[in-house]
Amino acid sequence: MTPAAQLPLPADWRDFLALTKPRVMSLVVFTGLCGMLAAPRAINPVLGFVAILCIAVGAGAAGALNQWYEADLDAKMRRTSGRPLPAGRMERQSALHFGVGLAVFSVLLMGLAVNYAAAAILTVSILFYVLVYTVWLKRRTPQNIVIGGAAGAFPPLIGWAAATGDVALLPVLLFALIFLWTPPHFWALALFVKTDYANAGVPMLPVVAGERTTRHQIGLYTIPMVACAVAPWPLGLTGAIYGIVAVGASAAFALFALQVSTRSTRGEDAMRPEKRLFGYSILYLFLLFGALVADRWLA
Ligand code: HEM
Ligand SMILES: CC(C)=CCC/C(C)=C/CC/C(C)=C/COP(=O)(O)OP(=O)(O)O
Repeated sequence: MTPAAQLPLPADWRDFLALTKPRVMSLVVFTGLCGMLAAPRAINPVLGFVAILCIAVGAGAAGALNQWYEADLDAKMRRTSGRPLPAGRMERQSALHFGVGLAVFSVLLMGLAVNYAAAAILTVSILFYVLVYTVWLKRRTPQNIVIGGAAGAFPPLIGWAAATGDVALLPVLLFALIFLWTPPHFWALALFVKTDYANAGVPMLPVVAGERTTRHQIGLYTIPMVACAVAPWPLGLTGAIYGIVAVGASAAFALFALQVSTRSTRGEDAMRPEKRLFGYSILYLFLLFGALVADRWLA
């Protein structure tokens, strides 16, 4: 071993933060917080803060373990090659210890300070993202994100369970909404970073089944997703504030998804429909979950 190889890699706090995928985590935390605030029983604010911290730390742990496991893949894709592991700024061992440490900390704290139901669902989401999505499905099947995407749909259930110790129809519908939202969210992005996935040998739908099928599937998933988004209103689980925002925001989503699914040619312009749909997919969840809380607290 050369002396240079023995030097510790220069990872700093920014690299550890990057391991937690903070931007994705922001929406995970927001949906968890809104699930908690939409629950019929108000949680003690300190416990509520602890629960949200646990969701954030648990999601960060999952992100770190995902990057620990797939540093080889990340190195092959332009979008991910600058991450701390593929860029050679951090030892793999450090990422593993960091991820396991955060996961254990978040689940134990949730169980001891909040309740066992929330801790159990948090455990399932971390395991789902790391084992089911990252280790098992991602490199094997284009259905990887459909099944594995369930991991990211759990936070509203966790937030609700933190407040009530239980689950109910509304958070289950919110789970179904994010579950059905994930394919249009991700496949819209996959359409414009397709070559990255092809180069890395990841069997994402546009790589394996082609653009036409992917566009068609985006349209298909949008229909039940919109139904789940709007359903809480006619079912009497929310009021008109949520209902009106859900109808309006879902109509826009359906329009963008229609533009993606009917597009037959490819272009390089910045506003390709899939780029618009991907960007809007993130705003859409922020709008819906924000409206849910406004409806509960202002109506
Ligand atoms: C298996 C399911 C999912 C897959 C494969 C997926 C994939 C991706 C990818 C590849 C990006 C690109 C940007 C990046 O590298 O940060 C992204 C962005 C993003 N995703 Fe997802 N996603 C999934 C589910 C979710 C869920 C459940 C949420 C939250 C509820 C979410 C929230 C976001 C957000 C907020 C961004 C934008 C981040 C930024 O500004 O860069 N995603 N997603
Ligand atoms: C509460 C809790 C534990 C939630 C964790 C689940 C979570 C963060 C889900 C989001 C899913 C996600 C970021 C997928 C990214 O796909 P990828 O890993 O294939 O993306 P990449 O190509 O950018 O690495």
